[in-house]
Amino acid sequence: MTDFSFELLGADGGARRGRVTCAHGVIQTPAFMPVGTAATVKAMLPENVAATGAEIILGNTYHLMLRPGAERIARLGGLHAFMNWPGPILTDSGGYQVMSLSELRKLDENGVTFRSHIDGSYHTLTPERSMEIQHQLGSDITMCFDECPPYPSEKADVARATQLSMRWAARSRAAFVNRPGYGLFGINQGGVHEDLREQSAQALKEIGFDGYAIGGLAVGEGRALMFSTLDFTTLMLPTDKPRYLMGVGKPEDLVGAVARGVDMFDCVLPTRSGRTAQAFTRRGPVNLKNARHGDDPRPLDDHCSCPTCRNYSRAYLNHVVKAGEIIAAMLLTWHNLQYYQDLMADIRRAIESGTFAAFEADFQSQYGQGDI
Ligand SMILES: Nc1nc2c(CCc3ccccc3)c3nc[nH]c3cc2c(=O)[nH]1
Ligand SMILES: [Zn+2]
Repeated sequence: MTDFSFELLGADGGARRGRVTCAHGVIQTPAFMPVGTAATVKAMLPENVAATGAEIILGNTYHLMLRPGAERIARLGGLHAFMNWPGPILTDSGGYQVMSLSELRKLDENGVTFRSHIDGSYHTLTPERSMEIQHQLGSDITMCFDECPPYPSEKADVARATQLSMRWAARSRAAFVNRPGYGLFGINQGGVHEDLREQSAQALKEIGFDGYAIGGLAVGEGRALMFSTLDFTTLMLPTDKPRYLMGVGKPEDLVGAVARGVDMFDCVLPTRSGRTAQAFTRRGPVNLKNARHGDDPRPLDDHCSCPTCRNYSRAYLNHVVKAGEIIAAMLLTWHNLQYYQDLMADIRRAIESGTFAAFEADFQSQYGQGDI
């Protein structure tokens, strides 16, 4: 079995071109990772997710421990077999979802105790339990158990959460089951504060991880603050390991974050938008509920090769959206995931050819134009 590895294949300014190798396959970076929270990328069959070009998908410790249960998935052969996704899977550690989804009962040095948002049952997550669950799921990339402070927060509370997360990172590392091809990522915290980000980066580098995520962002701070935080944070992280910006983001965010040295991204936007009639195009987002599409025979995006753009008109999409038909979620989700993967492929090609700056300028001039 090959070891977990990251190869830096090239760079163009701050943008990097790389390759992650893990147990279930290879991931070209910069990469966008579709979110498959409850063991499904919503409204998509796994083979169709792969057809968009996605090489790795995300799962969630929080959701899967509550339903159907990590032990049950392990008994059934692990998450790859259970959801019929043969490629790499990254799972989040659960703390972030507890804070955003459950009726939080208690957070202390040991971990978090909470009530399930599904049936009200009590559960406890600790760094050790989170590592055990991600091992039972069989994740190629396991995330450290951390606390992501809400935005805005007092700096003192961000410092408290950051220092706790670093102690939890050490406990996560100690509890992680080392296997060739399986990696553990640390999560850098510190809010928008350069000194706290530095403390966190130092602590994570001393422990040593296979990759470094940037947490604590995409929590409502806005693009300018996210970019200014990235301006100093990515430089604190090792250059020979992948950098994963959690929860990001819109197409403009991806391009700007790649320019600042980020290699991996996840966001619910393309899939969630697919279920709420929003489609991404190279000229910006389009709302298919809008009556102006009712007689429009054109495809969503005549540059797109997805089945939606090859076989359906905007008029048809407007109709099935307004009728609340299931196919609307299928077609728009597929297109949005294809759009995100095509954007990442264009970004990788631009870095390879040393034209990323021109690509970024061209993207910004086209994208903001609004739909034709
Ligand atoms: N563990 C963790 N997760 C975060 C997520 C969820 C990403 C995720 C991973 C896997 C599946 C779903 C979601 C964030 N989403 C937006 N901002 C985020 C910050 C953090 C964070 O600081 N720590
Ligand atoms: Zn399309």
